[in-house]
Amino acid sequence: MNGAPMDDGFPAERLFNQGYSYTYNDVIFLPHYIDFPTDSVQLSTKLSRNLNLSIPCVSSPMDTVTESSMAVAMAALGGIGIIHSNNSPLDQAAIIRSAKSHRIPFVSDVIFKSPSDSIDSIGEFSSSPSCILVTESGNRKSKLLGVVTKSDWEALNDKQARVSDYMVKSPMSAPSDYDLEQVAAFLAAKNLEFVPLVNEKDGQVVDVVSAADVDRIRGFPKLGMPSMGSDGKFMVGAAIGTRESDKERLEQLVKAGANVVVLDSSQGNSSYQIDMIKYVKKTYPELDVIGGNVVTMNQACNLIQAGVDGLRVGMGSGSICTTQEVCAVGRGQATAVYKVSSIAERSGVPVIADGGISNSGHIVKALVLGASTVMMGSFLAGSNEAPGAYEYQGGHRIKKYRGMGSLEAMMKGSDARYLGDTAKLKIAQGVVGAVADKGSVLKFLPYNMQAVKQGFQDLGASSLQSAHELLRSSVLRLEVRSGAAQVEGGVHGLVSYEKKSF
Ligand SMILES: NC(=O)C1=CN([C@@H]2O[C@H](COP(=O)(O)OP(=O)(O)OC[C@H]3O[C@@H](n4cnc5c(N)ncnc54)[C@H](O)[C@@H]3O)[C@@H](O)[C@H]2O)C=CC1
Ligand SMILES: O=c1[nH]c(=O)c2[nH+]cn([C@@H]3O[C@H](COP(=O)(O)O)[C@@H](O)[C@H]3O)c2[nH]1
Ligand SMILES: [K+]
Repeated sequence: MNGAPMDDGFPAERLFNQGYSYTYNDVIFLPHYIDFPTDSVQLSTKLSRNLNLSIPCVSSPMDTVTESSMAVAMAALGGIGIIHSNNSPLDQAAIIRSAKSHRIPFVSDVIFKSPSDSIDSIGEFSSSPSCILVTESGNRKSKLLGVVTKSDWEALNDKQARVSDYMVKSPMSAPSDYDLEQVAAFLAAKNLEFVPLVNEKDGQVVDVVSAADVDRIRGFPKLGMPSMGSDGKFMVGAAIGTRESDKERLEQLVKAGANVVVLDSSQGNSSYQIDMIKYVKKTYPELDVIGGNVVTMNQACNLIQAGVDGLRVGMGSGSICTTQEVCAVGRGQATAVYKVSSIAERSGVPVIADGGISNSGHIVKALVLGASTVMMGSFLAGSNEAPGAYEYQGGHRIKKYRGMGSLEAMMKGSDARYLGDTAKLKIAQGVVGAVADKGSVLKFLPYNMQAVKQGFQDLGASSLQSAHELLRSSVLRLEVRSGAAQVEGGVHGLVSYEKKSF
């Protein structure tokens, strides 16, 4: 049909200026025109002014989400992990160093002994691969002398014997900068079941990789290029606060090689944060600094003027957040992402849509509404790579997931924030909970990215840039879903069903 386009649906500008705070579930995009295949959709993006990612995924700086394993997996997939700061600066720096010492998306629980130690019980062995490494000092920071496998120990008559009496001496090791294929080739050539990876510069053991690990990782779907920093190592981010003591913390993190720093506040539009942004940019001009959290254009403007390289958007939208209930402040996440992105875009500042992501559709919505990346807590918690051990609750295999503003998390590390000075009474703005076992992020994130590509294809957007252009030019149309429309959009009317996404 010729003539003017028919006025169907709402342009974003009209929809988000009606005085309602919309969440991702409230809104729905109208499909557009497809003239390219799903696989040609490009999800490469910017985390901040100077850092590029090949997938738009960031893991939250939370102590039940991002430590070394998660940061390694996220970088290997082309995203990035932000290490939480609910620990001492030295511990946080050690996590960054550990993540950066890896080249393959795998971090095992390596167990060390010194030659004079004995092994008291079978429980002392790590689960995979079942071995204990023997080094001069009994930790990873000294020369590798030997290895004891679980079966060697089981066959032992005198269980009290010193490990030096029965360990396999001078085990073969591979350089820690080997990538997955090099480790695989090494294991195959030497006919080994596992190999310790040793840093050739300082002799430290970085990891132990087994042939089974290699097979498992090879079986995961492949994504784009891993996120590598200018140091040639995995890109890793770190959270800090806005207190005077955070300046010392930052120094440790920079020394450990952090590629980007996130100022981690629920309400980022403060004199404390503005001073910290200026301090970071002045002291470490090469380091990108992400400010937040913000949900309004005014908040965003202040931080942009102070010099942020990225903005983190979301207040109270997180799955464990109670900020909106406790403080009556925040914004529906779809509205917040749209509003902040529309102002940040003018200054070339990428936006991270933080919190409230519980399916691939939410990722599509966040990105199309203007964000450059999504930050996820609960979506990634419960994975193999999240910190903590699996437990059983009501017959379900779960991992703990808690808000950083929960009483429990505050008691652990962020006390200075709440107890150290002015605030004498602790008020929780988050809860402690659990999420179901999700398996490895190396497996489920690639599937979710494929789903996101399909969403982009339906919208006729072949990249994030193209989606943002379609939105701003009002070509892309949206509507608000009524309660009934939301029910209709979900699974309904069935006696029972099984939801398997991939
Ligand atoms: N995205 C969200 O909706 C929310 C996130 N959170 C998470 O919980 C954790 C704690 O967040 P916040 O409570 O906002 O931490 P915060 O450290 O930014 O603020 C805690 C308190 O310390 C004050 N403060 C900060 N810097 C100061 C300075 N230099 N001098 C004096 N006072 C200062 C703040 O004004 C606030 O009252 C973070 O990990 C955050 O991401 C918490 C609530 C909501
Ligand atoms: O109100 C809050 N109280 C808390 O205790 C808390 N801890 C984390 N966060 C924020 O929630 C985001 C993760 O949200 P999701 O689980 O929905 O991905 C995170 O990325 C944070 O922005 C909190 N918000
Ligand atoms: K919430």
